[in-house]
Amino acid sequence: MDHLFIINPAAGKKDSTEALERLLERLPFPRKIVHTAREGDARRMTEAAAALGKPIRIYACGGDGTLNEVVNGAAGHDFLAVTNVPMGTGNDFLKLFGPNYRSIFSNLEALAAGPQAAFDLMDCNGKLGLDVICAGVDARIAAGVHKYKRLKGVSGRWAYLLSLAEQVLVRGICRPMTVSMGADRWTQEPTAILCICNGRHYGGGFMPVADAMPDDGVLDVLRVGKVSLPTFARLAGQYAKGLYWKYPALIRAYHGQEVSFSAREPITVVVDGEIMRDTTFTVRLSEKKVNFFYPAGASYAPCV
Ligand SMILES: Nc1ncnc2c1ncn2[C@@H]1O[C@H](COP(=O)(O)OP(=O)(O)OP(=O)(O)O)[C@@H](O)[C@H]1O
Repeated sequence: MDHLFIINPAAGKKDSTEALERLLERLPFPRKIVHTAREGDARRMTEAAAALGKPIRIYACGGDGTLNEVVNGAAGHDFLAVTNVPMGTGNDFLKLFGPNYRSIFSNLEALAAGPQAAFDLMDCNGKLGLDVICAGVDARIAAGVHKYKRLKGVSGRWAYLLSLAEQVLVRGICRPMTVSMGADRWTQEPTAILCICNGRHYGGGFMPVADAMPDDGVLDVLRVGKVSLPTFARLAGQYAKGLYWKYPALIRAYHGQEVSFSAREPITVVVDGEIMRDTTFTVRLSEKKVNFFYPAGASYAPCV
């Protein structure tokens, strides 16, 4: 079995490449190490590995963005398996494996020898997502964080607070959107949140569907319609804890394989932390899967 480590030196609050390379030097098996230089490299490197047509374990060393690129390159190739060495800011996908995910997935020997499972993927207008796709005010806040972080002297926390204030207080929570999911259809109705889960965590601390499973062939979708600012504020904490089922009048849930949505103005959609913009989207369970490996003993079963 070959092992390929794809390191994104730009991931995380500070570059932890050196610390990782010290760990890699101590590994008792041969491995190939490559570094990304720009966006898209991790996907291209994975596609090049796939073209060899032989079994390889690929380690996306970075955050959710790096993992997403590797997943897009490896999807549908049975002979490949991928994992995530947590070097990112959020590493939201790995939170599926419980609160100790950082130490668990930093044990590279255990990771290399671990089991693998075929995980579902979401196809969003051709881009694949492994974790969570969102298209409401949550997506606009996430996109705003990227914008504010580029400003000199603005920390990650301040970027989040500025973006939250801009989207919730200044621009308003809802946008008119046509949404179809299962038997439900809303036509150009105010929509606050639309969230599609294969994994469980996104946005740093949100876990909308606490028992979402990445290998059950089901996408767990939540839609929040028109809400006032006080209701939104009251609901946010409950939504973050996966308690959507307590609020059936406000939050509609759908567990299925496809959701489509559109609007007259471009919609900001965030796929595993990466931003897309378009007026029409279809998100469906992809025919492709990806093998994901993890250390023996680690579990992605829900804690609820
Ligand atoms: N050498 C590089 N320089 C700049 N950007 C890069 C480089 N290599 C990859 N990237 C881009 O860096 C971005 C951020 O990576 P990633 O999402 O893995 O880290 P993060 O944002 O710190 O973590 P998380 O998404 O988990 O919060 C990705 O969109 C990726 O395409």
